[in-house]
Amino acid sequence: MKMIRIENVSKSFTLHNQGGAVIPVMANATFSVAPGECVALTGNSGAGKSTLMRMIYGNYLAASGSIIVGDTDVATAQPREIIALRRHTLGYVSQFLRVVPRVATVDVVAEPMLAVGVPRDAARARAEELLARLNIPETLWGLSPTTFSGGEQQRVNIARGFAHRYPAMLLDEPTASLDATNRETVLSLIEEAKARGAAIVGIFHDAPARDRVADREVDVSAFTPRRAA
Ligand SMILES: Nc1ncnc2c1ncn2[C@@H]1O[C@H](COP(=O)(O)OP(=O)(O)OP(=O)(O)O)[C@@H](O)[C@H]1O
Repeated sequence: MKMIRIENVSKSFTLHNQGGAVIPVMANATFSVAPGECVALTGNSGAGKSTLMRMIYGNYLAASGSIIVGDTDVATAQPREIIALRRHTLGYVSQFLRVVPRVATVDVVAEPMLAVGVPRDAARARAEELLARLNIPETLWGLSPTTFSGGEQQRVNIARGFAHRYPAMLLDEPTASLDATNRETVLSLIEEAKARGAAIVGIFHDAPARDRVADREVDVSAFTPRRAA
């Protein structure tokens, strides 16, 4: 059983402000990820790692091919199916928090759990446990993260990303710019997610982190189309 299956995915960008030039960036991308497995996307800058992650999350539309996550084909799904997929099945941890003004940090972290029906007390307890593990001082839990430092916001974002136990996760440089202690915590969170059966696709410029958590590497430059001269 595969949790994530990418088959023959192609993508090109149309530059409407440059005469409608069409730039093919990916052709026939194919790989899959089993529950409990972590696949690291590698390849040079510009190879298409971020583009592939955005297509899996449904932010970019694939030109062709299929992107199966659980029982949804993201390549052809309706917007409401994508919303349901993101709520229940597919988590995404980027490097940056999209701060919602005036919402307390503990509620920012608890929100994905409340959205899937976790009782408020249990959601708060797990939110607090994650904030503590990521060394966010308790004095900050009741405040909005709007004014937090860059590193604090990043750690709140990671706590939020790991709060609901998603069966599939996308990680975009989850350890970038963390200190050694917090980096270690994030690597443990990834290992715990794998141990409970999460299928993970990640971009890790931190090579030792990648070697530790990734079971396999997929070199995205193998999917770079031959460009017409
Ligand atoms: N929105 C867009 N419009 C036009 N071209 C784009 C767009 N997004 C990405 N590209 C192009 O697609 C190619 C792949 O970019 P992408 O960001 O996926 O690479 P990457 O492997 O993630 O690189 P990096 O390691 O530098 O982050 C690049 O040539 C880039 O210019």
